Amino acid sequence: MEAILPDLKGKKLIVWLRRDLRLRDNAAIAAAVETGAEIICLYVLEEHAKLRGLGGASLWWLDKSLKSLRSDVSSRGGKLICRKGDPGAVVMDLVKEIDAAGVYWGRRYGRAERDIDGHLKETLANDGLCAESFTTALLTEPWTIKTSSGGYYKVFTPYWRAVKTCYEAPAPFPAPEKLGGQGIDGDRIEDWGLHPTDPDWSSGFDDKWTPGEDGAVARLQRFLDNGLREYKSARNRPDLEDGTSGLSPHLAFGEISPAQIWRSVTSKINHGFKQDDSAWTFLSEVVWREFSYVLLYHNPEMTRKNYNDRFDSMPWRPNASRLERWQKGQTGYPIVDAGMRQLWTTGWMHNRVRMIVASLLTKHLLTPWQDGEAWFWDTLVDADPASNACGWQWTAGSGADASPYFRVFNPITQGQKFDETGEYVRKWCPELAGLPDKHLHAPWEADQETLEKAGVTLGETYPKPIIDHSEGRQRALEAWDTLKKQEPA
Ligand SMILES: Cc1cc2nc3c(=O)[nH]c(=O)nc-3n(C[C@H](O)[C@H](O)[C@H](O)COP(=O)(O)OP(=O)(O)OC[C@H]3O[C@@H](n4cnc5c(N)ncnc54)[C@H](O)[C@@H]3O)c2cc1C
Repeated sequence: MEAILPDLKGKKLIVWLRRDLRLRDNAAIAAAVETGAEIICLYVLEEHAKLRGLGGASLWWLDKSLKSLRSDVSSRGGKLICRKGDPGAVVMDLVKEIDAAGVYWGRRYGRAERDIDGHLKETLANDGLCAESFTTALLTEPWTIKTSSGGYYKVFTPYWRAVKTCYEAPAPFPAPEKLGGQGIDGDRIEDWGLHPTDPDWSSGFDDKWTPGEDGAVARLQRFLDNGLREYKSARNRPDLEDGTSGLSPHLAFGEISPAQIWRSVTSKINHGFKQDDSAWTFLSEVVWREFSYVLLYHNPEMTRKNYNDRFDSMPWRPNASRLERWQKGQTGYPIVDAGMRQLWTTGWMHNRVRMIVASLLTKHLLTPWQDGEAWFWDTLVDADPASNACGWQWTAGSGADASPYFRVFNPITQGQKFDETGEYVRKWCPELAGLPDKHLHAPWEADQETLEKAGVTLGETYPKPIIDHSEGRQRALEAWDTLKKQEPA
């Protein structure tokens, strides 16, 4: 426990849940239980000029996740109170309405969120009420692990080494046995209209996802049973169902804690799991998420601004119709189009393919990374302020520890290497399914007879490439050269 907890028996205490929509292993809830107070779980659909609204796919997820949480709370005798509005005002209104002794919550790390929470803490303290915050979304707070010179890590590998050496997961926080809140008014989640309607593009989401805490725990178990062993080699294969864990949306909404994952995986390692290399590789990916939060915490502007400000003078060439072709999966590069369609249909895209599509957009098409980030924000069920900004800036070359700008992914060889059998492209671009493997990732190189046999007419049934690969690569390198020329001597 991080704070000295007061005795609040006979009183009411609010736990404001945000991106930690779970009852198990939730430090804020466990601490609230320790006080002896009646616990009221609150969720606020925040309306605040400085907060970035959730994207459509995230709202789809939130709808289901809250319904699942509502049922978990009610199975413990309580009621999840859902309200909408300015977060500080909504919380303070509820505090007054039920005469609560205070509010506990799990920390968040964006600038606007920290300002809102800091202000609320002050208001509560001024009223003589308790306000405590806890680590619920990360393994460690972004300010705790420092370099030998006392700064924060800007390079992943030494950060990962430091976490691996010094992090020890605390014992799991017990889930509450009993919760309160009956008789308090709240909104019906159904009335918030979070499920998309215009259009409802979410029908493919149901097949893939089970939002909520039970769904998260089940997905972790499935991955431990089926995916962890081969993770190191399979994690780059978009065609495999269990090549990666699929835990990202559950983590993004805090339906499972990274500590729960850490404990489960290290326990396997400690019990002689033979493929410990794979297990550590998996944990290192979980720590990429932590690293993104370290960067976001210390550079709150990086969701919109270049981490490396040399990129401020990048000669981007924004172009609405090219952006739209990319968004719709109509670039003429099969691996890119497969990824963009997977994203639209399922709300998720494989990490390898995210890098390929982001590279095509920011390098071949010289589109500002912010345009791609915004599309991902709207369409990913795992849209996360830290990981999304870092992923885009890493690929674009403007981020910390970024992929060098001159490393332009080749969408043809990337497809051939990571979707060797073509299963992924055939699934998401069925109009190409009849092409032989040899031509699947570069249909324009097939001769007329092969195309005809496969029922492919370039420019009609499937687009011609949006830009020639060599030309796109050359343009990107020339743009990069203009930045190099501005480099101080
Ligand atoms: C352009 C771009 C945008 C991205 N946007 C997001 C985003 O909005 N939200 C998001 O969660 N991830 C994002 N990522 C990172 C990564 O693609 C996803 O976390 C991963 O694909 C999720 O699938 P998984 O859960 O099966 O991952 P696994 O391989 O099973 O990894 C386990 C967990 O580790 C974390 N993780 C893995 N890779 C990364 C990474 N590169 N960076 C940060 N965390 C990672 C995730 O929480 C993931 O659930 C982005 C990557 C790129 C290149």
